[in-house]
Amino acid sequence: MDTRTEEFVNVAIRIRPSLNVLEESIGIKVISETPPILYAVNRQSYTFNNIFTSKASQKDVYNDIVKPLVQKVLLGYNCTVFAYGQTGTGKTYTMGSDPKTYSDPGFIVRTFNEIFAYQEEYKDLEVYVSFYEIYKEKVFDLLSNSKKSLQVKGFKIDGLAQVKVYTPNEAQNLLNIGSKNRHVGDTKLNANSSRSHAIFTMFCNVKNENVKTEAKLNLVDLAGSESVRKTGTEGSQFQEGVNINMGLYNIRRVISALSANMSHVPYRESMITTILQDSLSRTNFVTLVACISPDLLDMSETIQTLEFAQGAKKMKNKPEVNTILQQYKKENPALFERPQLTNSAVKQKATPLKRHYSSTECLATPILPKTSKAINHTWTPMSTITEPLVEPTPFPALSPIVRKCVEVFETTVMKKFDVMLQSHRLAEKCKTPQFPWEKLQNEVSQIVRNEIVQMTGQRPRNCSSPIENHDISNISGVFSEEPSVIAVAKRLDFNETFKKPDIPVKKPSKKHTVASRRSARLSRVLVAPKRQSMRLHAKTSETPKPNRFSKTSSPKKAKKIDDIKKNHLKHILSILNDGNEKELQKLPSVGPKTAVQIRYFRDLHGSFETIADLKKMDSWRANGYQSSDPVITSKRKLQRKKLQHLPKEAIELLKSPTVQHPSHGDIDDKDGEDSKSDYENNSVHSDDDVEEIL
Ligand SMILES: Nc1ncnc2c1ncn2[C@@H]1O[C@H](COP(=O)(O)OP(=O)(O)OP(=O)(O)O)[C@@H](O)[C@H]1O
Repeated sequence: MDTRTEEFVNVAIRIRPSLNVLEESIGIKVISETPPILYAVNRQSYTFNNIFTSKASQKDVYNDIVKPLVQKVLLGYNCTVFAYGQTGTGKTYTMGSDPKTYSDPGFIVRTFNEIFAYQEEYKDLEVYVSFYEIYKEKVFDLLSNSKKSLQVKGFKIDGLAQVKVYTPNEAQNLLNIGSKNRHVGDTKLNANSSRSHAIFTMFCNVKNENVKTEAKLNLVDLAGSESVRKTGTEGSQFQEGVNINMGLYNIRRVISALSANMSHVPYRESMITTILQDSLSRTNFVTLVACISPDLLDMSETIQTLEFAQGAKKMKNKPEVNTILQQYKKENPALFERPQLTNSAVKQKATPLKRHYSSTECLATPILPKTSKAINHTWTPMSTITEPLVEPTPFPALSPIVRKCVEVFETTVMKKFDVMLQSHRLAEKCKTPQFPWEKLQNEVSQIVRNEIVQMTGQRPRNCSSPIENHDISNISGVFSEEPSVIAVAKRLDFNETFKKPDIPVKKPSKKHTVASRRSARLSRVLVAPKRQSMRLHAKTSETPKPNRFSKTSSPKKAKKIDDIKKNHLKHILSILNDGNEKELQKLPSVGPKTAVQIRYFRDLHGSFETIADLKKMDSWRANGYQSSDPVITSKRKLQRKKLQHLPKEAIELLKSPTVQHPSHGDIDDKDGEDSKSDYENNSVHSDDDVEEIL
């Protein structure tokens, strides 16, 4: 009876009607019906047992997929039908568990109508129904009011209701009850998205004169595989998404293992495969209906589904595939023609872009391990497929803001673009349109800007539109735009847009304790670093010297810098005149003693008119160690250099008043606290020091 020899799963593809009217935004084409071959933008062709286009009716799909199985169930075979695919591609619609679709029923309603039609033939037919869901790896009975999850022992569910039904109406009522109890949620991609795997099972017990058979038919509406980022789920919905993807991943592993005839099949890795263990084996009939979207925007997920479906089918590449493809190319040469390049397109061609990634790929941080080869494919619109693929290199990691921009572009902007293009084409009666780029650009800029403001709370300084300088000829496929989108998005990177270049801030080391502070101060005086801004021009005047900015920059900028300097000096002067001892010590090189001296001087002579007045202070003038003799000065410099390399202990020793050293005046610190010579000589700072240190 078992007709299958090589293929474990019967695989059908069902294509949902496109949400997009434009032909250019369709990424797949059915190029042959017998055998059913599908050609996708990744330039791969796929063959399945059945391909249902968007025009196929519910009845057509049922007749080809489930009807043959009903007979098998009545003969005692367990059968399972999975609806698998990206969220929003029509799994629930195909199963027909959504009450809204009862007018055009799906698999479930048609199946029990069919089974009861056999009552004449099978007099002792008993039909039981159970309906349950697996939500976050827990089993819930959808026919019971209890919200408690059920225990699973082996692959049996403890306490699951199995309701005997006698008429199709009774079965329909149970379906209604269960569907209302199901976990659904609102995501960005589907307002009524199933957040659980729902399993509607019909147990059929048949007693004939000689034989008694018991078998079941599982109709499984899997939750949609989803990119959490695309669905925009957060919090508990995000967790749901993770569980959904894990469950689907394990189903794929089980099916792959069975298809490859492996000895170990990982049933126990997730709840759904554990429960369906007795139905998922080579002795049963398994059908996979892979639901896909034809839209280019969904191509990454579509290709993943197609690759999985093809893997599940364990297909042997039939020779007809290539022949048909060649034939198709001959019949549709326009689709494979090299497009007429406009100036901008020629420019693009001159510097070929090695990476043509869909934004989905860039964004995808898949929860599921990569199983799809499709992730490496070029997303070129079908009409421009002419050249061999360039082996892509991995796309660099994108920062959150870039990801956001690309995401915004993908979800919002492209839809907007499609709508605008559509209405524009209609208005132009499909003539070559002069597309209102400027309008779109402005709107896009605004959207991206708003997103960034929302994300960061800051307003970007420069935010240009992701679509720049493109003419209509480049729009035959939206993905040709994407490298520029990413480039622009990169420009909007947080660091570039909002932050000034980072100036590394030196953190004080832990070793920098009170004990080491002394020698640190000492060496600071000895090796006074050149400071660019905090100079106290005590020697000459307060007018700042022209600097490299004023030379090179515009006069406006130089003036601004001068103003800043003037303000800075004013501020120092105000501290000198009004500051108390504590505030005075905040000035560079001014310690407690110098602060006291400044205060005394101020009380005696009144306030400083300029900073240069500091020189009038006795302590500034009586600098015993300053020499106008160039020989002595250079000697001192040499001494400083030597000291710089001395070990700390040696410097401490030199500082010690008991040690006689030739030029102790050199070993001054900020305050002179440690140097008795300060008091003895009444000399605190040299002019040099004032300039150098401040
Ligand atoms: N073949 C089709 N013909 C007409 N409408 C369809 C078809 N497939 C899907 N739809 C419509 O698309 C929408 C989404 O379908 P559905 O809820 O079945 O998706 P789903 O794959 O079950 O999503 P999820 O995994 O999020 O539950 C529904 O409004 C449905 O009516």
